[in-house]
Amino acid sequence: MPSQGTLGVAVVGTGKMGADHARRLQRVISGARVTAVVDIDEERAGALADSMDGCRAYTEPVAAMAAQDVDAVLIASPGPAHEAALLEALDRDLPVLCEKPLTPDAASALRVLEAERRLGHRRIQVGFMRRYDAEYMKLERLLHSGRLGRALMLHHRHRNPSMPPWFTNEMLINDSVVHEMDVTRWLLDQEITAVTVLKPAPSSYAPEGMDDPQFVLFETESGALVDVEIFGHCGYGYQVHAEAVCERGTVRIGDESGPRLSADGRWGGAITPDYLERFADAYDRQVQAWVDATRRGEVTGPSVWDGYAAAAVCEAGVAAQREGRRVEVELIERPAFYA
Ligand SMILES: NC(=O)C1=CN([C@@H]2O[C@H](COP(=O)(O)OP(=O)(O)OC[C@H]3O[C@@H](n4cnc5c(N)ncnc54)[C@H](O)[C@@H]3O)[C@@H](O)[C@H]2O)C=CC1
Ligand SMILES: O=C1[C@@H](O)[C@H](O)[C@@H](O)[C@H](O)[C@H]1O
Repeated sequence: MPSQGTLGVAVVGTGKMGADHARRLQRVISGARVTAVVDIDEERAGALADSMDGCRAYTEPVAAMAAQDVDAVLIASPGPAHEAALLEALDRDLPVLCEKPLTPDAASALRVLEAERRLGHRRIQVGFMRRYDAEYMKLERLLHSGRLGRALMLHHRHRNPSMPPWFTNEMLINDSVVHEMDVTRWLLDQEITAVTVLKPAPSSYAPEGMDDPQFVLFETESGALVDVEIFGHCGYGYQVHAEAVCERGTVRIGDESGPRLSADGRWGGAITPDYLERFADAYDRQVQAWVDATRRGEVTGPSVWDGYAAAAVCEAGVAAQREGRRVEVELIERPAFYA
């Protein structure tokens, strides 16, 4: 039940995304306020709490979730820490917005799925924010309108200027391509059945041990083919493009949409430096939709099933990347609970 008419939110993880979501909850969207922040780094949590009135810092998610003024939880700790926080929130029947990935592998995602089913109602939304991006939303509506006929292929490009030093080869799949796994399932309204990963000769800017860029191929239930270029160190900016090739037309999103300057015999525009800028509106829309639904007592948006299905595709993707072969995706039958 929201306290003082607004939703009291505990933000778990106060790094790059957690701090940005806390700012958004406090200053950008309506109907919520941050009443708790949690981080194993006490100093970091304390500094963020000090910047917001009525917010307390904790080092344990359990302690924050037990607080009287916490009605809901936003999880933005690293993927391997999600399962414990999710299970704790489900035990307390608290609504959750959990940053992607739901969990880092299919077995742990299944444990969360089973716990939510045992609870008997949905409580968790997964932070696949591209579903809230204006361009992706238009693409989804167009594909589902049937106007262009059946989608035959999707081409995705996902370029980051650079990755943090601790980023691994597997994370290019689990942390980055996981977004394309989710939007592919959502845009085509079907599951991904197999994954193949091809690797060109790496960029000389790729860190030691990382094959960068990579070319990832998905097969889907209807026989559509989907390719993803994932480039972690393109050096020049953050770009996310998608193009759908359909029976009666093609549609492409993600071309830079900011002001296009024509001057001095040239034309052009800026490229966003990072996902925080490129997807700023999508994060705002996602968090506002979560707060609104939660205050109505509903759960909308990407579900634990979506998080589990993406985790299963990631697992196949990482095996395909490691073993250099096509790997089929193993999924349990979709429970009616997530129909
Ligand atoms: N939707 C999107 O576009 C993006 C999503 N993410 C996701 O957001 C999450 C966080 O990523 P970043 O903010 O980039 O990481 P980060 O490393 O900047 O921050 C993570 C924070 O969590 C804290 N932490 C670690 N274990 C914890 C635990 N057990 N309990 C509480 N706090 C803990 C760390 O001390 C750190 O302050 C990840 O799941 C990541 O995949 C990250 C970037 C973009
Ligand atoms: O989720 C994200 C990061 O974790 C990931 O590292 C980036 O590649 C993605 O573009 C971003 O949206």
